[in-house]
Amino acid sequence: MMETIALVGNPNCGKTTLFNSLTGANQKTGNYPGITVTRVSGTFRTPHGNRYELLDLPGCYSLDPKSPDEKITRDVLFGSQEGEAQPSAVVCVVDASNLERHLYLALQVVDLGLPVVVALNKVDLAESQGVRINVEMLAEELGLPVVPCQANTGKGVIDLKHAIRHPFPHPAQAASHGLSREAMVSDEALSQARTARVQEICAHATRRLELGGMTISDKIDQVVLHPLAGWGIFIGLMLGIFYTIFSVSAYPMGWVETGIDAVKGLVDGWMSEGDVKDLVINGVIDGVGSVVIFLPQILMLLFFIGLMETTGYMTRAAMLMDGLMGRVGLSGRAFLPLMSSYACAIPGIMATRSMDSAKQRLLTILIAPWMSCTARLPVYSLLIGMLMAGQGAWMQALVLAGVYALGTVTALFAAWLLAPKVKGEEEASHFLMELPVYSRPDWSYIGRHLLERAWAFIRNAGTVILGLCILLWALQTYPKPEEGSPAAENPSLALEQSYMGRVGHAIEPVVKPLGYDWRTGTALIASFAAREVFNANLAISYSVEEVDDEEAFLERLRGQLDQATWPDGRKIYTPVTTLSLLVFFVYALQCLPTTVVVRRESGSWKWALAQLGGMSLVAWLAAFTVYQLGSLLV
Ligand SMILES: Nc1nc2c(ncn2[C@@H]2O[C@H](COP(=O)(O)OP(=O)(O)OP(=O)(O)O)[C@@H](O)[C@H]2O)c(=O)[nH]1
Ligand SMILES: [Mg+2]
Repeated sequence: MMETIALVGNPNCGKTTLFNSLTGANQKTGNYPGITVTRVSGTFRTPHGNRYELLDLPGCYSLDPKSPDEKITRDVLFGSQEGEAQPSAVVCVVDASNLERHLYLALQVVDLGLPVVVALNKVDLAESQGVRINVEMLAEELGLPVVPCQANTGKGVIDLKHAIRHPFPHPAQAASHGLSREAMVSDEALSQARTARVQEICAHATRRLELGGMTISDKIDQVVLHPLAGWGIFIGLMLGIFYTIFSVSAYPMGWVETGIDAVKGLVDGWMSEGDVKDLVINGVIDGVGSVVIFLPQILMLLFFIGLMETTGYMTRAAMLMDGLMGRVGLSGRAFLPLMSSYACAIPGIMATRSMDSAKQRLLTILIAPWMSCTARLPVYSLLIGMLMAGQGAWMQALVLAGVYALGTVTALFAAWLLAPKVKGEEEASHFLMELPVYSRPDWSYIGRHLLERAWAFIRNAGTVILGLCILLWALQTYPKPEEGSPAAENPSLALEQSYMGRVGHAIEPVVKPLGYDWRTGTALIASFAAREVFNANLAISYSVEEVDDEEAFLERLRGQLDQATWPDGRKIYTPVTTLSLLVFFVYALQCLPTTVVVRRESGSWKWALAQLGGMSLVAWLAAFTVYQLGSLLV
């Protein structure tokens, strides 16, 4: 069996970056604490020809765990994690610019009697802050091999591999003090002794040059964290991001559109008329195309989130938000998981593992899906494009910002309502988060991350969405009208008599008060499987109403929706209906995987189902209110 080596260190010291560079993996990193929340493993080979399994663990300040993710780290080191042998050796990653704080954990690991190699990371940062470390002296004082490195550029990684060498030396100072492991990590006297020892070591091995004045990070923070200017920058940034999503993304979307139209043209010429051609053009190309076309917008949003994460801006935004969050009973720690939920609720919910209060954790999990995720973006874009037809990108960006704000504000309000209902110890809501030093965006990481996400999106479109499109097309095409019946001549009538038509008519009473016809209703039901399917379903079921074929793909779809009418000739997609749909998508929890993850993270179906039911109900009521009030007013 392969021997295991564990990466251990304080949050944000660069463990995952080192892990990625040792194993060639592409695990999530970012310039803020609490990113890795579970164990991840990979393998690497040393120059001595040995192959090891490498474990990346959640960051922790000590082995006396406060939150679920820290507990994982302790259990792995103790060898008490189920199905996992105790690691043969530990690479303790310490941040050279913050040695005093980071060495404590290393000494704790040494006390466990495990062989330790110290990776002295972020030496570039220490250098620039005037911290000079005498590596030989540090190694001598610690009695451990110390390897200086810079994980984000790969410097020193080879040396580290050289240092991981058999037989692993047992640490010189390991001593059990006659205590159990649990007692040893939490023993007060030992803890003080360690702290004193760390100070002694740092006094011998480091020197701090007085650079004088404020660091660049401090100067930036004076503006970015300013009570007024800070908020201005935050809001400006968000608006800028939404604007870019509508304006710049138009170009790549145009290319995708041209591609879709070209494929359609080819297929049209190739295939002879019949069911198969209908399936390929109206089911597959229209359906999958109506989802894929929004890939550029999704990637742009993820790109901006990546920028904020890797530069360190995200923690500043969390600081700004802290006061606001405290007022509704949420801890500032909830901000980062909530922010992550804008990309996707699932990693957001996982990220709550770094929160130490169980009550706060549950509250955050319950409201996280109201942060609009990227799967909603295609639906928002389609609907906002119809609502704001002919208006500039700025207006569209404003409406999109409003849609995101609506979800966020409602989530905070819900937290305030729920806080007294969720049981658990009340924690003082002070926010102790280290502000990491600003750093340049990690372009290569962002690039790889985006590629990975794009590939996952395309894979999903080519499998799940494709399958659903074929199913939806079949439900809308069969049973076929009999030869000579009126429906045979009239595609709309044929659609009404299809299986889908029957289901649609059955549910129409539920969606009609919201302003939707049965076709929109079935699209809504189908989107509980995956939100993006909403677009696909509309594209498939409205494609029976041909409009001018010269227009580009997206315009055509919007045109078809715009021309759809009720039997009495009134338009279905009025601005009020469109708004009601937008609101429905902000609130509805249409994502089965989220429900499954909530069940796992909250430990009970009760909360997961209550969340699903509650959010669906709120979505219905809100859409109902918008439609009914809107119809009265307009
Ligand atoms: N300047 C500098 N930055 C680094 C270095 N190593 C890592 N970083 C940056 O430090 C930040 C944190 O890196 P991660 O690898 O996510 O840290 P982690 O220890 O895994 O953090 P958690 O998972 O939250 O415990 C990222 O923005 C990295 O790009 C380094 O040697 N020098
Ligand atoms: Mg990590």
